[in-house]
Amino acid sequence: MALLAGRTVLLRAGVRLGAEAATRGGNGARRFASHRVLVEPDAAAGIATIKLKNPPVNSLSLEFLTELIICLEKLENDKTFRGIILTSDCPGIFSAGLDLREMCGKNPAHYAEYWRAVQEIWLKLYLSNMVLVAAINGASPAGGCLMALTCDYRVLADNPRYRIGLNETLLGIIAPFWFKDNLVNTIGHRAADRALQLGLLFPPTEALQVGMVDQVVPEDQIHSTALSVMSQWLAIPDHARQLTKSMMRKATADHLIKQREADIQNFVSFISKDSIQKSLQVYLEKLKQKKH
Ligand SMILES: CCCCCCCCCCCC/C=C/CC(=O)SCCNC(=O)CCNC(=O)[C@H](O)C(C)(C)COP(=O)(O)OP(=O)(O)OC[C@H]1O[C@@H](n2cnc3c(N)ncnc32)[C@H](O)[C@@H]1OP(=O)(O)O
Repeated sequence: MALLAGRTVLLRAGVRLGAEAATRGGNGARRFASHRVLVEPDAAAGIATIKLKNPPVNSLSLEFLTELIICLEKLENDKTFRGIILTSDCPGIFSAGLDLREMCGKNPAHYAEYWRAVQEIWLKLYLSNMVLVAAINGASPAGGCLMALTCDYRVLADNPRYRIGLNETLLGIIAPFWFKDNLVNTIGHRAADRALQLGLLFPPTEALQVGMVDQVVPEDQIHSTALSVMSQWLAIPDHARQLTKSMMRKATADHLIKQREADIQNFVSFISKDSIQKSLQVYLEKLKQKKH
């Protein structure tokens, strides 16, 4: 049933899907992988585990986003799968969020193309018909947090270094309204107001308290917990769960869909400002110097 999916992917023609491969797994399910998105299918259970693999920090570059969008489309259209577990293959990092290099020193056409891909991945994840469980096995700032927020359930590994939140203000940038909407829907208006203004990154105990994640478990139990949560969600008849999900999320998604082009223009003019470029460059430089 395709209640929510079926929108067109509007992306640059000719983006390479890297060394995409489709083979048959031991259980007969198609296993497909690209350079940076690993898919481990369990056809018998109807579950695919997506492992993000864009080292060192799973930053969401245009190419990585494009591979992820294509992967999600394939899974959405394959009736074998009813659920996705979203996790990382990079030790200690779920995702560092948007790739700052895509937002620095490029031209307006590039910024527009990049932002369209960011919107698209959010819409694909947020409106997926499948059950999405995030198994957050590492740090998850900004866009990394947003990906987790699109999921139906979030399990975070219990490690104080694995902080999660929308920290955009710390970079001198602003979380767009649809990031904010997704956060408000998850933790409520007052907590989101404070978290967004202060750019808070929550360690696991606080993330659980504020409702940013649903469960915190020891790191070695993250996958088994995600599987057990998934089986609970998959016990609900698909049509009832999907219609309910649509009812809960449609207004938030429509808010962006109705003003997608204006949102792209806002992003391009904001990110092109000299002052914003300067802030992002300083932030990137600080990240690089941290090691030395
Ligand atoms: C009314 C007006 C309306 C206007 C509306 C306009 C709205 C538009 C506003 C724009 C919104 C844009 C939204 C952006 C959301 C984002 O996602 S921005 C990205 C935010 N991400 C971060 O802040 C994370 C930064 N990274 C880290 O904190 C750490 O790297 C880590 C905790 C993830 C991992 O730490 P560690 O394991 O110690 O690795 P590092 O040594 O720090 O990093 C390794 C390597 O990766 C590079 N890197 C890290 N993060 C990124 C990134 N996000 N993008 C690109 N590159 C990254 C880092 O520089 C290191 O590189 P080198 O090895 O030194 O080359």
